Amino acid sequence: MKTFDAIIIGAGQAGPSLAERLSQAGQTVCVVERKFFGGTCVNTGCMPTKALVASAYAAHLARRGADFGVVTGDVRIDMKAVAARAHKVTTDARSGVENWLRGMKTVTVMTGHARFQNATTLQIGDELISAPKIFLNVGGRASVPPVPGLTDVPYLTNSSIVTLDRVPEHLVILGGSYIGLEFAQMYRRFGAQVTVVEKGAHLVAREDVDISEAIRRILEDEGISVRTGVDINGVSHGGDGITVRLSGSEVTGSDLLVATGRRPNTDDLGLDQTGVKLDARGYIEVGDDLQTSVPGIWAMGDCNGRGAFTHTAFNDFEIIAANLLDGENRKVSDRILGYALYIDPPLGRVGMGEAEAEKAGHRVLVSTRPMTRVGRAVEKGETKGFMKVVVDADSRKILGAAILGTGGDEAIHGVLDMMNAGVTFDVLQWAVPIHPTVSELWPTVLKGLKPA
Ligand SMILES: Cc1cc2nc3c(=O)[nH]c(=O)nc-3n(C[C@H](O)[C@H](O)[C@H](O)COP(=O)(O)OP(=O)(O)OC[C@H]3O[C@@H](n4cnc5c(N)ncnc54)[C@H](O)[C@@H]3O)c2cc1C
Ligand SMILES: NC(=O)c1ccc[n+]([C@@H]2O[C@H](COP(=O)([O-])OP(=O)(O)OC[C@H]3O[C@@H](n4cnc5c(N)ncnc54)[C@H](O)[C@@H]3O)[C@@H](O)[C@H]2O)c1
Repeated sequence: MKTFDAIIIGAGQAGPSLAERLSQAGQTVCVVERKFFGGTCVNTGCMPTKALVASAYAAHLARRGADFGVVTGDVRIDMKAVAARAHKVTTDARSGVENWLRGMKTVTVMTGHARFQNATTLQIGDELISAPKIFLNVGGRASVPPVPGLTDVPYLTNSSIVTLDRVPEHLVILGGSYIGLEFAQMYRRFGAQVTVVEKGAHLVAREDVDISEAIRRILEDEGISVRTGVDINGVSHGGDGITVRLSGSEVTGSDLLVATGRRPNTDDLGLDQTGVKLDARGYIEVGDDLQTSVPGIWAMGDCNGRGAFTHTAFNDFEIIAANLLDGENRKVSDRILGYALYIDPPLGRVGMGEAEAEKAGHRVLVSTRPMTRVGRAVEKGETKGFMKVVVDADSRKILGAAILGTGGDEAIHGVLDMMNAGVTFDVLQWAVPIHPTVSELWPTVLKGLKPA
């Protein structure tokens, strides 16, 4: 048995950075990865999808050439080249993570599936390794809903669709949230017919209804068919393709993408040998310092259910490193959540939505502004969407904001930083932002605050 000061299971978005910090502190570390270095984000998530989104945007802009006085010919998609570009973005990053890890002094890299034997010992193939500190960064995978017939048809998930080098004739997508909508718009722009089937009443259900309805209009304007509030009764495969049976109707496509959420990779870790507690959905229960129910075992990233983004996984690493190595007392509950949905225009979000703020009991002030009244958007010819801010009338603190609009993924950070600074909205109202930008409208939007 080999022993180390620390073992990290999974080379996702938190593990490698933690390995580097522990190594710099002189500790011996073993990092175990069973598949691709870099995990979901690098291999089947953010990086390939955002590379594909970039190709789809280029196609869209090329088709709109005349709007800008640019003469283009027939726009065609070379899907093999599109896929090769995304693949290179992924493989460059993947090998970057692996080389980085292998170059760390005092870090041993093992490949294979790790499984607990007890709370301090893991088995990888025929080898046993042990450490007093174990960090789990095992991530998650696509969850497949129990729809009758689904497992008998050839469906795609995020893992298989990112390597597709052909354009489906008609892509039917189960699930109208992040994954479903990013692929829906991208494949529509690559030339596929696309139908999104969402069982909930609204797309991206966690957003305010005005945002979700605006997203729906943006997608429908591009020719994407959106079906919400439908029961999915079954799936079958025949000569015409794959048929999804809905309440009262059906839709048949050439390909089916399942984008109905994720599940944590905690079912095959041997956690029952450790006493580490899981919640009802299989996520590892952690305290505010990310330690599990067993002292000496921590869980970071998607597997702990406290975040589902690359930046939340990375922040988990930062919290653990700060507390263990820098004498700090950082907490997950102090995190203000921001995120973006990478359709075009993107949705940049931070904090609470209006409905969530009201539900939480705040006396809410709200202001919105359409992108048609944002100079930067008009100049760029990208005027879909709107900006929205939600403020607490009593404390004058910003509770949350959204920009569904061009540059929204970047411009939201002005508000995100204000919220982290803990200041009232007056500070942002008196800032002097750069012209012409989307961000420059925040002081104006704040002047329009009214009771919700
Ligand atoms: C299609 C898609 C698009 C996304 N886009 C974005 C985006 O734009 N922005 C964003 O912030 N987030 C995005 N996400 C979410 C983001 O990818 C995840 O939140 C992030 O990757 C989580 O990182 P992690 O470190 O928790 O786990 P992961 O990155 O999943 O890494 C876990 C690693 O652990 C390994 N592993 C698991 N079990 C074992 C075991 N027993 N032994 C050894 N190794 C093991 C796995 O092989 C994997 O490499 C996207 C996700 C998907 C699916
Ligand atoms: N831009 C980003 O940051 C980004 C992009 C992609 C994915 N992600 C991450 O990946 C995670 C998973 O994304 P996701 O979109 O798969 O999941 P999600 O949990 O956000 O949404 C799943 C959707 O599928 C619907 N659904 C569930 N069962 C269904 C069924 N049988 N038929 C039809 N619809 C059904 C749900 O109502 C829900 O709207 C997210 O939590 C997110 O954190 C992030």
